[in-house]
Amino acid sequence: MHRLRFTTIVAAPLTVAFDVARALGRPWPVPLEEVESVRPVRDVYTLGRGRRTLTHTRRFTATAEGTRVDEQVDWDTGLAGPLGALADRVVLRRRRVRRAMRRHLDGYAAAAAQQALDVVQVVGAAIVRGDHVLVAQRGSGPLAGLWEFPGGKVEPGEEHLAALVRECAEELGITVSPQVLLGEVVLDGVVGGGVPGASTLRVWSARLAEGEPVAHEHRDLRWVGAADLDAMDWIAADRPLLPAVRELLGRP
Ligand SMILES: Nc1nc2c([nH]c(=O)n2[C@H]2C[C@H](O)[C@@H](COP(=O)(O)OP(=O)(O)OP(=O)(O)O)O2)c(=O)[nH]1
Repeated sequence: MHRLRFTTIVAAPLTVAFDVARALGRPWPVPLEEVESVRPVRDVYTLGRGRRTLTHTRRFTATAEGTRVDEQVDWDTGLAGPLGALADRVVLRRRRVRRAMRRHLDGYAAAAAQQALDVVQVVGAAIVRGDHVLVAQRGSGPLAGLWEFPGGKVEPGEEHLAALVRECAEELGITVSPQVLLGEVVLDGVVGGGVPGASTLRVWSARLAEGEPVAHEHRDLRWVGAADLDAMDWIAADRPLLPAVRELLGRP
């Protein structure tokens, strides 16, 4: 069995990184069979013919820089024979596999970044003070009454963190200083007229740099401790982010 690993950082949300990867397929001359597909975090494809096998695994992870795509290619030529001949073949195939993947990944990263421009992206801030985090209750629209992280849609051409600082200033009248990415979740349905199921929410921890939050757009604001997070009536999409927020508050 031979193995190669590849890592690519894609300037796109998880959903786009995943969907474009699937649309482009893989750089192998034969179609592979799907073994597993968990949108937007993982998929596995394989080809098994006689003693020859090829398995291609992809993992998609949200990072501060974008989506990290970790790929692993395992293959077995199934060739027995003299050791020298086998070694030659392995070297040859290894080079060929690496070259094919590199070409494929360059095109993939560019295609995903391009596609991301057409997807509405949302950023949120988990603003921490001491052992409490600020949560906000939506005042209008279909999600009115539910709790969320302050934030909003990234404008075309805007940096994510700039959008976060702008939204907090508009919604709360404060200046925040973003810290680390806590996670990214898929938003169901249509966000801002965009493609259904394509938008994601990326939540960053943040410090309050200036001002005292005032609810300019929300119905209510609350500073909440780790023990009370679960009981809030959250927008459903936000719940997977709560463990990371609890950890941030120092009480996992
Ligand atoms: N800000 C925020 N939005 C969230 C969260 N969870 C979640 O599903 N959303 C959704 C609700 C909305 O469909 C979308 C954010 O849109 P928004 O209406 O707050 O954005 P915005 O401030 O840019 O609003 P607007 O200019 O379009 O009025 O993301 C969350 O925790 N924070």
